[in-house]
Amino acid sequence: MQAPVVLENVSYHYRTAVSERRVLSDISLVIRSGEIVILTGPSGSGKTTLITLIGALRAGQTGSVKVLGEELRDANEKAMTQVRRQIGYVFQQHNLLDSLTVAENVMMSLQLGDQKLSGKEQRARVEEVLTQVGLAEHVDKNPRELSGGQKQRAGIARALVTRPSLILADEPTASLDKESGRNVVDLLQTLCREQGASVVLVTHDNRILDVADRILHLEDGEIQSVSEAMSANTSQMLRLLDQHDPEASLYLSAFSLALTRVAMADNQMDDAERNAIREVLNSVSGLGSGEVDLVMELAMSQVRCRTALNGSGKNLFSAEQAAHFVESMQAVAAADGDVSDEETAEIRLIAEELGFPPPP
Ligand SMILES: Nc1ncnc2c1ncn2[C@@H]1O[C@H](COP(=O)(O)OP(=O)(O)OP(=O)(O)O)[C@@H](O)[C@H]1O
Repeated sequence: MQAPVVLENVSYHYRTAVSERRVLSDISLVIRSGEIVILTGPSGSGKTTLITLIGALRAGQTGSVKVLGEELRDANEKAMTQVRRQIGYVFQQHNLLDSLTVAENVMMSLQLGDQKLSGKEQRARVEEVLTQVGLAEHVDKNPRELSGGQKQRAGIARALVTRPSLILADEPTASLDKESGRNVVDLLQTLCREQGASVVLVTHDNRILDVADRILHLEDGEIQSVSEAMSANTSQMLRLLDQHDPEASLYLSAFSLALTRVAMADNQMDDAERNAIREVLNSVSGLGSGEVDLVMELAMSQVRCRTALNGSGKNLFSAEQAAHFVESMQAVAAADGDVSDEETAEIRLIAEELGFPPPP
């Protein structure tokens, strides 16, 4: 089965009379059937531009944008409209019409779609989807009478009533409190799983990232995986900390290593211990939760390595690996053009700890 979204080498520029700005750079991306993809990234990184390209709401310029089997690069308006009819859109501003009831708003979306349903079938479908989103009691109300969360759920009902195979959601939780935001994305996830629809969701809201099968991070118009983005952010932050406050940086590294060593002394770290470390590191460093997690992972891998070396470290490596290990240490020491006595001594010490033959 063909993936619903296939982008190849897509770039996009905004041109004004006086300037030109590249907003997307050579993006290639496949979104599989039934996959929930979250798109994150700083303000201005190109998320809305990308989602509107996928949504056939703007024409492509460079590269191929294939959505639901249709190439959109040079597509005419008729073809674009045909693709739009098969997509469910959920926006931050739910865009419900106040002159219609909730049910009529949802019905309108069904009537604009290309489905051949009788009036009775349409009413049944509208009722079913409004029940699914928990608005059965509010069908005849005016959108003005609904809370923010209820309006957003009505927006989801309107997007899902046509049973689209692709749903695009731009900041669907932006105007909601924590609990309503959570309910809205959980609902979106459940309904999409039931219908096997793919979802692309743009958000700044870190609290909802867990609904994603895959998270893509857009930075300066380029896509990075989340781990790339997180580790780049963390390294940058730790480097800054190192430059401005070397003592604090040392304190943080030593702190995370010490806490992790204690928690892993019995060879297991449970969630309670992990959370306790997270809280302490958060309070001493002021780093965000993603960065703290990465610092913890680094400390854990160091502790695992130490434990392996102290216990059964010797004979962990083959003769070939041992030789490569030593050569690599020597190459690193020589990289600055000078191998100091301290470096040679350290290489000998490490080789001894690992049970390698003494280096030449
Ligand atoms: N019509 C336009 N003309 C010129 N520049 C534009 C236009 N629309 C957007 N831009 C610029 O393109 C860049 C990317 O905008 P876009 O809205 O795609 O970013 P975004 O990641 O969705 O941002 P946000 O998170 O703030 O919504 C921004 O610098 C923006 O100022």
